[in-house]
Amino acid sequence: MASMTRTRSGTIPSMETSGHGFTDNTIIVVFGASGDLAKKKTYPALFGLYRNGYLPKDVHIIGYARTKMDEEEYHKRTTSYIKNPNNDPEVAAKIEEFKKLSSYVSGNYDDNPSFQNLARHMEAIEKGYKTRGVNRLFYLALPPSVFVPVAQHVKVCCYATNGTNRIIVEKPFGKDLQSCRELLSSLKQSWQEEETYRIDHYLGKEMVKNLLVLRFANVAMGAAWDKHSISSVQISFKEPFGTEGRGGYFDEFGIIRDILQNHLLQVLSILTMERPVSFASEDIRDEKVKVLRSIPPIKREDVLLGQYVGANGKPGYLDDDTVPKGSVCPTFAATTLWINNERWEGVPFILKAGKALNEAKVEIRVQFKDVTSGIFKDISRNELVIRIQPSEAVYLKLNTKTPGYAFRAIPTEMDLTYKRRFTDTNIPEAYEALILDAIKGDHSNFVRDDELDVAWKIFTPILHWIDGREGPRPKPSPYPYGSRGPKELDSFIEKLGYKRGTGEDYSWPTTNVSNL
Ligand SMILES: NC(=O)C1=CN([C@@H]2O[C@H](COP(=O)(O)OP(=O)(O)OC[C@H]3O[C@@H](n4cnc5c(N)ncnc54)[C@H](OP(=O)(O)O)[C@@H]3O)[C@@H](O)[C@H]2O)C=CC1
Ligand SMILES: O=C1O[C@H](COP(=O)(O)O)[C@@H](O)[C@H](O)[C@H]1O
Repeated sequence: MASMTRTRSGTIPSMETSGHGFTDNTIIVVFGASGDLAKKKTYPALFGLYRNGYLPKDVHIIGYARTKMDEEEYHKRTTSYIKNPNNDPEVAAKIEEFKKLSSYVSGNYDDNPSFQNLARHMEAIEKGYKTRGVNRLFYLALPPSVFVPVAQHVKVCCYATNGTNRIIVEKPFGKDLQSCRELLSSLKQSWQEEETYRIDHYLGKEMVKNLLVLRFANVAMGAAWDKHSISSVQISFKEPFGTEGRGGYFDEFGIIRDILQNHLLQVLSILTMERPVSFASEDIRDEKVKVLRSIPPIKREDVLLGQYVGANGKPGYLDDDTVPKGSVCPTFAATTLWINNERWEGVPFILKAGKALNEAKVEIRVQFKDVTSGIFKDISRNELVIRIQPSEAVYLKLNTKTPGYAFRAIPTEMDLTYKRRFTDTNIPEAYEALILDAIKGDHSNFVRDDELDVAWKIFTPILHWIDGREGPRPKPSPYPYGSRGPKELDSFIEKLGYKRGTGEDYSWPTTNVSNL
């Protein structure tokens, strides 16, 4: 049953759960505890949940990896990214408490004795439980090459027969349609769909979750949400740093598999799906799959690829020691997708992502059509911008009469910057929100198997072309580290009808009218 959350302005039925919430007797095992993701995201998220009282009572966290390290080293690593900028003694004390509920086991990813050792460690902890029934949550913060052996060994050696088991699997789920299907079917041999949580952490981001409310709780928004009003949509991901040390992983996958095929496509599906029957996870995911099925595979002419080169004292992609010599792996990609349904026919959806760009920003930019010509000349288009990060915001660029004697229009904006509007809110990190969902048994913000299938169908043909399976590999266009991307980017977007604002007139957040 969906429960209701009372808010001052309305009620939102919370997502339906497909299993019971873990409230006590819980062990969380983090596989790959020595790694980058564990250090930067998983443990800080677990700490955030612990600090705010969201972890089950008497929870225990076990880190597992091959690296041999003592508990001191383990605690040092796993708390190194937990923020306490002002050395707040209360936070420091919480960090010490957090360390006490966590232990480390070293072992391999492919042999029974290692997993049996882990099972014994769990059983020793569970002996202290006062009530019957245990909950085990296994988090695979691992490279995809070991997903299957780990999932299988966990099932054979560590699966609780007297309780509930859940497994969280990280992206990327395969490299193309075929390998994804193989991966899914191997995992399904040991884990039921209901027990499996495929994480795409963009689904845990506040502004991505907000899309459901922005779109479906606002009549004004719904009325303009189609090909009649919207000219184009851009979903952009910009990171100001390169692969730095992650080149080995990155070169095997490239920017399309790293960001576009999963994170940005998930955003696109929520932005364009029809209204779900309810907020129940299957209703939402049914609608996402439906819209994705209306997107044909991307054509080569709808792709722009780039690779960063050294500039401003920063190394190029090929200067990274972990990158194979002469690699043509794209670190930037822009692709245009088309949705062949009644609502969206003819509207270009541009997904673009790049490493080593000029800023850190993820945003959705919905550009509306020109107003009917006649009374206005050279007037800016309306644009709705949903900034996912940093500094969550929604702003709508709209034309206003210049205040004062003059009668002319200038572009301004209605601005909902979260920091200013919600002064006392703590927005959880994406991983906090998603781990909490898995603890509660809520699948809504996790990826269903059929979503993956359609997502890979859209991208597989261009990925095979980029991988060189169909002839010579396309050469990405070079762009300097710290720039906006390849020089062809502006024309790529403009040819799809995107109009930059009237430029000089527009200044955000304030405009000095006397300068106009
Ligand atoms: N890093 C990030 O910011 C993000 C990562 N992800 C996803 O999370 C997963 C893990 O990423 P990340 O932590 O960066 O990866 P790492 O390369 O840091 O790998 C994690 C751990 O796995 C073990 N490992 C590494 N390579 C191998 C291998 N070839 N065979 C067996 N074990 C290996 C290592 O532990 P040991 O040797 O001690 O066993 C390592 O510490 C990936 O699927 C990635 O796509 C998703 C979002 C963000
Ligand atoms: O999945 C990934 O995401 C991160 C970016 O995550 P964000 O939450 O900081 O936006 C990216 O750096 C990494 O390459 C990719 O694997």
